[in-house]
Amino acid sequence: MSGLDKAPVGWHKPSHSRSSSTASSRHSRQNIKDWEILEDVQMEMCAGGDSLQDMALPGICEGYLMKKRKWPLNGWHKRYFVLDKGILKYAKTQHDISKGKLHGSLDVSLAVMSINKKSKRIDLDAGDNLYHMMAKSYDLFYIWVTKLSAHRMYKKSEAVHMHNGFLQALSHGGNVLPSVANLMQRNGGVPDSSSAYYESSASTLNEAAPPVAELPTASRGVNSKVSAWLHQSQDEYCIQELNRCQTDLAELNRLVQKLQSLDGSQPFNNGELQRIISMQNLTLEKPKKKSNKMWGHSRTLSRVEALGMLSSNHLSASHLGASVPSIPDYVYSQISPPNATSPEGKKITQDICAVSQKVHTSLKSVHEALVLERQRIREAWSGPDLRQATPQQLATLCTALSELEMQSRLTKVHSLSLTSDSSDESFCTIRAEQPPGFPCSRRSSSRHSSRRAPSVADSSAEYFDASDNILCETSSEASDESGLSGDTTSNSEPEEGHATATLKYRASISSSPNMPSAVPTDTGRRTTLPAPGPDNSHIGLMTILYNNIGKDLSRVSMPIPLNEPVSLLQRLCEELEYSDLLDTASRTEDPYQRMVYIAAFAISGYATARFRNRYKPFNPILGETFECVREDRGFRYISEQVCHHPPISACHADSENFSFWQDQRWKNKFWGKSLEIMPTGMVNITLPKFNDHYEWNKVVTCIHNVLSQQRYLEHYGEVIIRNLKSAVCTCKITFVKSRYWGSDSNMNEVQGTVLDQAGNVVHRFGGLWHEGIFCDTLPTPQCIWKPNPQPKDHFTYYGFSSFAMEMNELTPELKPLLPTTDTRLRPDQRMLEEGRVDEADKLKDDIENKQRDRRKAMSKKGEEHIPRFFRKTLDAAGREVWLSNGTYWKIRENPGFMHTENLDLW
Ligand SMILES: CC(C)CCC[C@@H](C)[C@H]1CC[C@H]2[C@@H]3CC=C4C[C@@H](O)CC[C@]4(C)[C@H]3CC[C@]12C
Repeated sequence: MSGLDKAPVGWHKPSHSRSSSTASSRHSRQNIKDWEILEDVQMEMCAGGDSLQDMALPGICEGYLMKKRKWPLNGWHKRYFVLDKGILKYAKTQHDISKGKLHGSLDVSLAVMSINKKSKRIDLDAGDNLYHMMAKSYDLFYIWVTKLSAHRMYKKSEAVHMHNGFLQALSHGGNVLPSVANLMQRNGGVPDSSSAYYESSASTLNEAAPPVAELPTASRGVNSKVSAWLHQSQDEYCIQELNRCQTDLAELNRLVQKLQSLDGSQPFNNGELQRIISMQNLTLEKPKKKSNKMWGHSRTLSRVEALGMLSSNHLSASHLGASVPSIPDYVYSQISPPNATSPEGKKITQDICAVSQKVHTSLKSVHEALVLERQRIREAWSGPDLRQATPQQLATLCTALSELEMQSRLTKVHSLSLTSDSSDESFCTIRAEQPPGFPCSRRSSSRHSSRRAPSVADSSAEYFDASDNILCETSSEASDESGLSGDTTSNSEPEEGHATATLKYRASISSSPNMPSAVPTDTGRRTTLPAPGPDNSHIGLMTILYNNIGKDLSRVSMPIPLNEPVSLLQRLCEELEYSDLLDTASRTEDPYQRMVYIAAFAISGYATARFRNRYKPFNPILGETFECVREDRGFRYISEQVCHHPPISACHADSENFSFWQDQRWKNKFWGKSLEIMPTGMVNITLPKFNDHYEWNKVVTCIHNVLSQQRYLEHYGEVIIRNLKSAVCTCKITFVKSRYWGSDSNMNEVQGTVLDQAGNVVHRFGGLWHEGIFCDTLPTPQCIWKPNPQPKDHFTYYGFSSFAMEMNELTPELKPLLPTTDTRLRPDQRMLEEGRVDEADKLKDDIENKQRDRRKAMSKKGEEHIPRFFRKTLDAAGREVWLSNGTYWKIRENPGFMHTENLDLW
């Protein structure tokens, strides 16, 4: 029997998504609520079993779908998709597919799949790849979802088989690679991405430690412990119980059908339908006149035919929208409304109740077993056994195991993130300060809770708590409703021919000499950090994310080895690394050329992100400040953490040639594997010499594969630079979303144009945000910016640039001049910098608690924190902005911060 007809797709909807909402936030919540995560119910059931053989390969599915455009940012275009053996590939037309002119492909089993029935949308997030698709009709939507689910299940069960072989090999102490290779062979030997996934796990294992067979005795001891552990664990029991549950569900299905047939309704059920859809090869387009037998499909289902096959009951929007959490549609649609009046019907109804009871009991005991298992893991984690194992082995083991768990867990995290509220209002829900009795008041020591696994008893409360502000994307979701407007997550795809232009720019940049830096290189500042960054590859981010779902990642308190010894206030200052571009701009008479330099500056701020994906900056404490005086660069900079909920960092820099300011807050969107950070504030530059005031937005930064060590950063979207004082020219910069299927040569591509008032292109420039920008329309075509070379040991030192290394330096001359709130005086960050990781960890706890206590005390007194050096006001466009109040440097000079009252933050 095929796995699919046992239990079809689970249309999962977490129950808390139905929590009541306030009028102001209902709109956004409504939209988010329309999204559901597709869980592969069947997958979990066959996880330990041997059902791969039972699982027939689902049929091919092909046809047109709308795909969100990568370029321009808005709208959709029609693309031809083919789903075969778990791989979804697409091209412009059917013809292109047949000629192998692919636009992209993705392994559907590695993606988190979310659907929106209302707008007929299907999103697949595979970490590297993010597809937003939309079907043209409900029937096509239904068919695609069914097909995708079937292929995912098939592919995943294939992967589970390999995983079991892998674990077996591990527990038998043998070298895993041959067994994985065998398994791959068994699966047809096609080196597809799922085997690549295992290969990568295996090679991580090999890189990190010698092959298990060659390990010294102590290590073999650890392996036998692993083996014993696996034997002791409850998974056998769970599998049995789940199998039983499955049988009961089949019985339930049978009874329901019987009940239905009593009523003489429903010609055939959803399960059957899904099985049919899954197994057939389907071409969802009307066959062309000269129908080609390219795919050798056994059957073609025209749209009309498909419609006829799916009764209106299956397809009506209301039905699609009415599924209930964790009850498969087909059961739900048939149970409801209960309609058994005859004695026989009553008997069946009673049986249904009894079987349901059994299912419930089974699930309950599985749940209990899992609680026990978690307890065991937790104890073991802090127990002596694991402490004796070498960190390397632990890291290896953790990577291997956690990667395998990732898929199912991600689905859950994703489901929560998609269904949570994102209104600003709830963003302001303060957890730690909640009155006692509120579910989240338990978090008073959230630092600890962030490091422990959530217990079942409190997990729902945690989720509830966290769900309040998981997705801060009200605006983009709201615009999404039409299903047609673009949101910030759209891919940015270049126009035809642009890739070639970038290749040319790239060649020109690499042949240009390194920029003769306008800044003297011997700054007299430190050139390295006191201690290397700690290894944090063994820290499981999953648990942390679980406990902090919904919080802005940049603000989540994490174990100190995940931090880099700079704060966000300092990170914003890093955007001034290439301030010489502003100096050049202020010397450039021609307004169009001037704009090119401003644009290069806007791009240059992103370069540092290239090497900075292993650690996160410190979250500034409310009231924390940071100053940076750079005589060599001719500017001085101040910043302050001005707001805690939402967290806002404001900064301002002045020089003879320019002023720079911005206040930044971020919204997050978690797609399951990648996390998008959407900054909302504007960046401002004034050039007094020309009375220019430039203003621009920031693009989206995406942390791909955020939970794994393959994490990398990408920026994409469009930046528009306007001069608020003159309409002579504007500038448009596109950070192109990369096309993963080609070579990675277009990774980090940037293109820009300077336009005159009439919209004509005056200048054109491009390149890569991590390699440089070339402008070929200047009187002498030239490379206008290149990032400074990284210090050679930068990998050891958090990936810092030289400028970043200088950021937290504290000299004896500077110390007495700083307010006590300056980041340089923050002791935990300093300790981390010095490599005193454990002490830093403890101190960070204390400092965060102190901040919480201070906030509590203030709110008790009804007081509000008032920033010291910035004031809130509205800009010309009516946006709330934070501007310097001009007091910092005055106080510093006279009477000096030493003689003023400063906040006591740590
Ligand atoms: C879990 C941890 C270890 C993963 C690492 C997270 C890192 C990569 C995240 C956390 C906070 C993020 C930063 C938050 C805000 C901004 C400002 C924006 O204008 C550019 C990107 C930038 C600078 C982000 C870069 C990526 C970042 C540093």
